[in-house]
Amino acid sequence: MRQNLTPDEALELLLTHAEPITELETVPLEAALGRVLGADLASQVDHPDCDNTAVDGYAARAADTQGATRERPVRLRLIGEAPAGRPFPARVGPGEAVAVYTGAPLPEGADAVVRVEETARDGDTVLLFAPASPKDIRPRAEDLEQGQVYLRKGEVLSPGKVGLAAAMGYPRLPVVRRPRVGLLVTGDEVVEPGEALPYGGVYNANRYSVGALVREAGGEVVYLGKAGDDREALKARLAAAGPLDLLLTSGGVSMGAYDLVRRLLEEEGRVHFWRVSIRPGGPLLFGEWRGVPLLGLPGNPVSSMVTFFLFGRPFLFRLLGRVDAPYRRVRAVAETPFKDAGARTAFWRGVLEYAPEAPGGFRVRSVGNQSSGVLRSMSEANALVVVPPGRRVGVGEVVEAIVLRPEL
Ligand SMILES: Nc1nc2c(c(=O)[nH]1)N[C@H]1C(S)=C(S)[C@@H](COP(=O)(O)OP(=O)(O)OC[C@H]3O[C@@H](n4cnc5c(N)ncnc54)[C@H](O)[C@@H]3O)O[C@H]1N2
Ligand code: MOO
Repeated sequence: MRQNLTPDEALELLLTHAEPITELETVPLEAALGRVLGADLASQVDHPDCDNTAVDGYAARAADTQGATRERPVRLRLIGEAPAGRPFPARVGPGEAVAVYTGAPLPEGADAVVRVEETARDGDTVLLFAPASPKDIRPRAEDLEQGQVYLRKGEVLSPGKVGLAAAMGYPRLPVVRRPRVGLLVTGDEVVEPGEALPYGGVYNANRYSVGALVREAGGEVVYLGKAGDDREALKARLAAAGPLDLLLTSGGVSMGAYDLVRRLLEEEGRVHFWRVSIRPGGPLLFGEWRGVPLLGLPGNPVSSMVTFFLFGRPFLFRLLGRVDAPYRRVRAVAETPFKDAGARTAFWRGVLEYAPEAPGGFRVRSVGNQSSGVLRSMSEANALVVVPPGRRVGVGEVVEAIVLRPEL
């Protein structure tokens, strides 16, 4: 077992135990948002599939319309119309025009379009006040070329990518199976919201906060319930879990006599590392239980969320084969001081705001109370300010911040 790792060492070691999931599922487009694409996708079609018009107007031969102005309109003979999806059945000859509507295939023989605003109708005659131009034609395959790969394995399906997959002709998409993440809480004092709170009790916040972070990172939560501070109960819960890709526990990893997750792994499983030089979350544990990687999150509500975000989230990204980074880092100007955490790296909760005039383009202030028991701070924070060992940050200094909330 290794102890007192730096955050970078801990993350590196952790990721060596993350085996990317190879099983794929097929989901309909409506269910694809946020899923990770399991294969490269090539377009099944050209889009557009033929030259078409980008405007409502008239298609004609450019050569016939040269020099047209309001004072000296060019007159063409209207021979029919082509709404979108209904190609014009004949050829446009010299001196002729066809009424076209946005998206309609360009009629054969025509090589230019004039916008309807630049025209007037006089029975079967169209008056053009400007020359027809090829600029308003969208060439075949301008967007997508059949056989070209536009979406790649490991990409997360955003609204734009779901739309693109539809445009390429796919009704269903191959996606990576969601990692099954077991979540177990420990502590005799922990009770479910809705129950009466006994003296010294605390509502089970970690089940819901960490569970939400797991889902946000693309995992599926398998809640394993609460094990009291009792080893046999804990083992029974773990045994009932079914197949899992990652086990998370909350609590029971620090120094107390009741810190049973750590002892259980030490005696009957494996511990890869225990304790990382960070605040909050120093007692973080990583090991293995019956072949399943186990991340033992410290029980303090802030610590369990922060350590999941910094370590559990990158682990899930690796399992999912995601090609995007698990979090974004920005530079920001400190609006409040941030204290040091001695020889540890601090990840203090901050409120980050867009500030185009500031170096880095952001400013950040502390949420105030940085105690690991103050969960209010996580509800307010949208970033973690990184303070390297032994360094404190004064007002006006530039710091690095990890973005917690995707909407920022
Ligand atoms: N002598 C030492 N004591 C402690 C140390 C240390 O180094 N030496 N480290 C402290 C740090 S840092 C942390 S973090 C905690 C971590 O302790 P555990 O992981 O063993 O967690 P617990 O003791 O079980 O709980 C800590 C705290 O969090 C509350 N909690 C637990 N589970 C939940 C939950 N599901 N929902 C809401 N709140 C929860 C629990 O009631 C405790 O107040 O250890 C320090 N001690
Ligand atoms: O580091 Mo503990 O995680 O402060 O509360």
